[in-house]
Amino acid sequence: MSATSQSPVQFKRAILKLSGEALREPGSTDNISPEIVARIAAEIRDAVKGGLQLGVVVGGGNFWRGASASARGMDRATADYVGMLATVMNALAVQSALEHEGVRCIVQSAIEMQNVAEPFIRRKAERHLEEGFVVIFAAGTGNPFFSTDTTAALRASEMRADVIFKATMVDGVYDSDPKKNPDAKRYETVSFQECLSKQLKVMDATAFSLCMDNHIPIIVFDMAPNGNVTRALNGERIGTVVNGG
Ligand SMILES: Nc1ncnc2c1ncn2[C@@H]1O[C@H](COP(=O)(O)OP(=O)(O)O)[C@@H](O)[C@H]1O
Ligand SMILES: O=c1ccn([C@@H]2O[C@H](COP(=O)(O)OP(=O)(O)O)[C@@H](O)[C@H]2O)c(=O)[nH]1
Repeated sequence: MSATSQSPVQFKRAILKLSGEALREPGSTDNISPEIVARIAAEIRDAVKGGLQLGVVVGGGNFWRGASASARGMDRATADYVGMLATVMNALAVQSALEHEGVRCIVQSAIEMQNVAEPFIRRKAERHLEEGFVVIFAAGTGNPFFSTDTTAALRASEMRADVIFKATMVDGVYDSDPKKNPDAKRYETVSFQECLSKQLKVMDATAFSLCMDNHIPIIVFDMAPNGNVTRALNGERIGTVVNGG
């Protein structure tokens, strides 16, 4: 069954990409809102009840973005390592909230940090998924010059996930940036090719290309409304589907 049909789609294995920025309460000086993280954890709990195997990739934009620091004079690779470490903080917050909800989960970090997380080992991660653990992928790809969107595409490819859910602060993909153009139109579905050729910025080109090559659809949706994370993961048609068609 296609991810574009109107009836819910039952996915077996998925990657959820959580925006770092969306873990912050708008206007707050706290980088992480424990309340927002708790709400998302409860929504993930509801979504995995039916047996969905789930990997979570967390962003770090609520703390730091390497490209912005680099534009202000910092060495780009170092700035990116700071960004990757930021994602580890978010991952631990998500782990704690999931455990509070009774969800069995494990953090695997692409930068070794034995005291707080398992190292990322692909075969182990896949085993955890099969055993019903939610695996939280921290520290991005472990390499500078990449993003956590690309991490989601990479982990989805490695884990042979059916789909990537990009939970973000916009309710789908538009034909231009909706923050800059109030007349921007939202797509129900859009092809990878169109995203790349029109340079639609909701995900970076590396992430799009990897998903296109590995035939993994991406569903972009707004994580702010209550229940949206559960709805999306349970296959309700919300947001925009990016696929090969
Ligand atoms: N064509 C587009 N469609 C949707 N959003 C877009 C588009 N172009 C730029 N954006 C911007 O992309 C942002 C989401 O992408 P990003 O910053 O990568 O989010 P995240 O923090 O979830 O990784 C939105 O806030 C939106 O303003
Ligand atoms: O594989 C990766 C993933 C992330 N980052 C760094 O970590 C920051 C935070 O990730 P991202 O911007 O993707 O977070 P999000 O926008 O999803 O919150 C990025 O800006 C990069 O500096 C990186 O260098 N390599």
